[in-house]
Amino acid sequence: MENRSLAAAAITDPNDYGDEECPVKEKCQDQREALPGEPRCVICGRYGEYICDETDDDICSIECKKALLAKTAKAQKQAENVSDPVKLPANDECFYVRDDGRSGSQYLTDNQIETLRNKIEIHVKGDSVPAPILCFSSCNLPQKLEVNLESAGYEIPTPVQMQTIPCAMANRNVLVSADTGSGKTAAFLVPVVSRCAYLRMQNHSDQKKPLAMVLAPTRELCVQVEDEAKVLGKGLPFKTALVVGGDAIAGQVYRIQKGVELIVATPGRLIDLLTKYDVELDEICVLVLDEVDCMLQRGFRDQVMQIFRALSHSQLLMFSATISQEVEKMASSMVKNMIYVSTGKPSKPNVSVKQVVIWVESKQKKQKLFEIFKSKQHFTPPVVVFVASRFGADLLSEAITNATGLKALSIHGEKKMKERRESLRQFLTGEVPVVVSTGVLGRGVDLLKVRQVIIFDMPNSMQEYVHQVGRASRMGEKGTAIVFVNGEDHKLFREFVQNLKSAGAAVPRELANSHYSLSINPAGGRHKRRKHGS
Ligand SMILES: Nc1ncnc2c1ncn2[C@@H]1O[C@H](COP(=O)(O)OP(=O)(O)OP(=O)(O)O)[C@@H](O)[C@H]1O
Repeated sequence: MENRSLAAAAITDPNDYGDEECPVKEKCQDQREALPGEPRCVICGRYGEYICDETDDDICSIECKKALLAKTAKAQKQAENVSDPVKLPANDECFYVRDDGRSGSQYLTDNQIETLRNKIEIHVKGDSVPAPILCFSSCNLPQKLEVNLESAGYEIPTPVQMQTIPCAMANRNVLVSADTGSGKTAAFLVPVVSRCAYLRMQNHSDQKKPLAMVLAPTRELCVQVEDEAKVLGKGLPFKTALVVGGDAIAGQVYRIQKGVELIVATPGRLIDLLTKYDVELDEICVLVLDEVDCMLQRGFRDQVMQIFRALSHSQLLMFSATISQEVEKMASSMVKNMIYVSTGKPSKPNVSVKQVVIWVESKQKKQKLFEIFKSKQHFTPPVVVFVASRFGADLLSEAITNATGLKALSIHGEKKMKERRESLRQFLTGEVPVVVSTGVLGRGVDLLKVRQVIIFDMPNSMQEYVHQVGRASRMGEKGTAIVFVNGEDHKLFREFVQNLKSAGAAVPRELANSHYSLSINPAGGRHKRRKHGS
């Protein structure tokens, strides 16, 4: 049985991380509960401190390992008694069924492929773009991965997965723009898991240097990506390491050195780790930049480029819901022969989220928020409130509890990772109905049950706005974003009003009449006059 990490094995207080190693837990009752984002024992759900060598599953103790091995042996026996699975016939719903011999998308004509893309709103740019798939089973994935997809409830690929997976599997560099909540994570994890697993299956050497890397801007997002990677890679030669700030670095290095296929990291901590420890990255063959527009912005860009240059021979997959022309240019300058895939309405708020914009002066914002929370009609927990500052998040969460009696917590970058995980756990399990967050939860995080967000402070850009609004809907489910706006946000007015109008959302009178908004009017706009010098 392999220790998950030195640091994790050193727990003395069940809720604390220390530095020394302690013996393997015999009984599962000796193990502590898992914190959100931590591996869970596949038998009892407690903290999965160890990895079962035989099955690669997370396990908490020797007792649960025995139970797991007994269960696996039984399942194997049953499987041996079952005859070959029936092959699905090709039909309209799924005409790329594997094993059919002539069912692959390579048998569609260019016109048919074009029609298919138009139908599911997929747009592509680039040379020799592979055709979209309609079934996961058409891309020659490891059998176990197909089973894992099915167990996760991923019956058919979403549009972004349909087009991105075959491109990535063909070893192409890809830039992908697709709505929030449309399944971009699996669009890169499916090819990553598949490639890593096949490489390991072909090469039986003991050396297990990492093969793939995902970089993302926040710890929460990395935790989530790693969790999904584990679900998809279960039972395959596919291990992961999480490299984020706030957790003990020694444990992260130990895990990598034991041999992993995928590293999921925030750029800052990864560079910190690489400068202090000897980790070989020469076998990394896929680099994923999730939230690529954010990763190529000032603040992250230098670190990301440093890592990219070190891995410049690897395939590059880049994803976001908001990709500007500038990002597209930067991305295409980084790699040759890139494919650009976009689905849905790029860089626009998700159409499934109703945007309700309220003009409210800064001094009245709190009062307005409390009114919403006290109204049965308007308050639909769990709710995320987005604010501009860490201090503001702390103050507002306290004020909400004092004024409304609702439990509210804050999440932001200054809090310890342990505290952030615990707050998120309480929120996701429904113990706490309100979370006040800075941008930390704005991007990428899959807050499954959240159907309402309140944008208390407008973010600095419409891109961040699109991501924050997107937290209120997953996979096309209906949600609401209540947005407070006032004159202080005037820099965004032009773009904001355009966005609201194209979404059919009501524009408050003050916003519509502001001269900052009116400048979009080509007839009377100050921008237009100045530009043409009339
Ligand atoms: N093929 C699929 N079938 C069913 N559910 C899916 C499928 N692909 C993804 N999902 C689910 O859809 C939800 C949204 O996926 P994901 O978090 O990857 O979205 P995203 O596009 O990365 O969003 P964001 O831009 O907000 O990060 C997740 O809960 C995920 O489990």
